[in-house]
Order: sequence, then structure tokens, then C-alpha cells
Amino acid sequence: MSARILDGRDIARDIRAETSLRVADLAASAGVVPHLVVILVGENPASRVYVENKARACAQVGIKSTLVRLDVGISAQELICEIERLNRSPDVHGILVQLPLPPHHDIQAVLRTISIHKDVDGFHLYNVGGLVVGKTIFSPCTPYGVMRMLDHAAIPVEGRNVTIVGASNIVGKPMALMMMAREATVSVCHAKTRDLAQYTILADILIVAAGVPKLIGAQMVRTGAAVIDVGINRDPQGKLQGDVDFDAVRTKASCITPVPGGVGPMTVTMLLVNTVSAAERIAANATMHSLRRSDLKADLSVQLG
Ligand SMILES: Nc1nc2c(c(=O)[nH]1)N[C@@H](CN(C=O)c1ccc(C(=O)N[C@@H](CCC(=O)O)C(=O)O)cc1)CN2
Repeated sequence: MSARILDGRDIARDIRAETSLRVADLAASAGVVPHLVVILVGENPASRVYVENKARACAQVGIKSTLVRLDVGISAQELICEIERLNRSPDVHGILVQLPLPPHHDIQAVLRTISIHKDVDGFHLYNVGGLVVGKTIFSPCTPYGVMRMLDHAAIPVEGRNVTIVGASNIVGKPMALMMMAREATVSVCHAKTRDLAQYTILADILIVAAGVPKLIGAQMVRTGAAVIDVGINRDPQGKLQGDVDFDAVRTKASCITPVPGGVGPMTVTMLLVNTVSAAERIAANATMHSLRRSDLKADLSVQLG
């Protein structure tokens, strides 16, 4: 068997085309251009590349983006003040803080400062907790992207065995909650799980986000499984590698995502989707308020004669 390759760039292209149309509709109906502000603290080289990619992707679909670069030594208070300023700005619809932050920052305190209505990364405690009860405003981009890839490839989730390797706050844990919401039977493992293969071999859908190159070999994968590789590891020569031994596993899986070109492009694409959703929600809210105000004025003028 040779697995079907789930090409994240192709799927992302379709979703970006739909997103451009939503941007055009919003401009026509409400005169609003979605605006994403990305905060980058310090000079982490990988983060710099990611924020540049996000800006380029925004421009492609007509989203305005602004990069706020802050010095590595910025205090927690200064960073929080900057986020509060953006929360208040009516012209800003999405705010994200590129991770990782320098170690002297309390990440959760920073993320909690972002307005839940502008939290397009879906990392605020409200949005994370919302996943538990199905009441989230924004879903985190990587697991949301994985869901869209599976749906696009018509891979059923309901009633299936899903094994997730890696339980990070931004991928593994929200992924598990999103899969549970779709009635999958979910096992969450770690790179250090004793006899990991015992769990991975059960998976109809295997999602790996452990940050360990080639952690998953062919003998750990059930024949015909869908294998989603979220790993991004760079070897000493700078070559990108996933957590799955792609060449070996592709002979056993029914479909598989490559690295690069799999889940990565979907992460950025779902950020665009969330940003447009944020702008649509904020615009709809503003319209409702102005309608209420004009109703109130009309009521008052009737009452006052
Ligand atoms: N605030 C956030 N910080 C971080 C997130 C996040 O979603 N929000 N995720 C990662 C980094 N990340 C986005 O920020 C990200 C990483 C990788 C890719 C991607 O497209 N990868 C490509 C390969 C790119 C390369 O050559 O390096 C691929 O897999 O094809 C997109 C987004 C941590 N921080």
C-alpha cells in the first residue's frame, strides 16, 4: 500500500480562496478590513520567519496585518499594557502573541490579557475552556487545521479510535477535546508513554505532535490508518523533519501528511479564517448596537412627541 498524501498547501489554497471572498464581502457590506496584530517579543529566528509568513498570508487574502516588535527585555507590565491598548482599538480585530515568549514572562498571564473576542490563536483560558463545553469562540489554529484536513479528505472521525502523541497546550490537549466533541474515542500519549506502540497501533487516526524526529515507525501504525504529522524538527543541516518516519509509514497508512507542506500551512490558514471571523463578529456587533441606538432614539422621539 502507498498512502495518499494529504497536501496541506493544496487544501490551504482552497480555504484561502474562500477567505478572500469573505474579506471582500465584509468590505462591501460593512466597509471593514480585517486587521491582525502580531506581537513578537525578542529575536527568536524561527519566530521571525513564522511572523513574516503570517504577514504574507494576510496580504494574500486582503487582511491588513501589523507586526509589533518588542525588545526581549520588555517587562511583563509593558507587554500587558500594549495588549490592553490593542484590545481597546476598534480598528484591530485579531491579536496574537508569537510563542515562545522569553522565559521571564508568565505566558498564561499574557494570553489571559488578550480580549476573548480578538483571541484569534484561541489560546485564552476562556477559549481553551470553551472547548470542554463546546462554547469556544476561536479554536486553536493547528488542531482546527487538522480537523479541516480530515474533513476535506472525507476521513470519518465519529466512533473512530484517535491516538494523539504529545499533550501540549497548543496542539495535543485542544486536539483531544475537538476529537471528543466529534465523538471519537481518544487516547492521549506522550513521547515517554510506556509501550507507546500499544496505543498507536489501535489508531484509525494517529496524530503526532511530540517534537521527536521519526518517533513513529511503520511497526507502530495500523494498516490503513490516517497519519497526521504535526512535528517540526530541524536536523543539524537545517532540513525539516516530522515526528513520523514518512518513507516507512507511507507504505502502511492509507493517508499521511508530509513535513513540510502538511499541517504547517493549515496552521497559518486557520489563523486567517479566525481573523476574518473576528472582524465579522465585531462588525455585526457594531451594526446591532447602532440599530439599537436608532430604535432607542425613535422610541424617545415618539414618547416626547
Ligand atoms: N502564537 C503562536 N505561536 C506559535 C504557534 C501558533 O499557532 N501561535 N505555532 C508554532 C509556530 N507556527 C506558528 O506560529 C508555525 C510553525 C510552522 C508553520 C509552517 O507552515 N511550517 C511549514 C514549514 C516552514 C519551515 O520551512 O520552517 C510546514 O510545515 O510546511 C506554520 C506556523 C509555535 N508558535
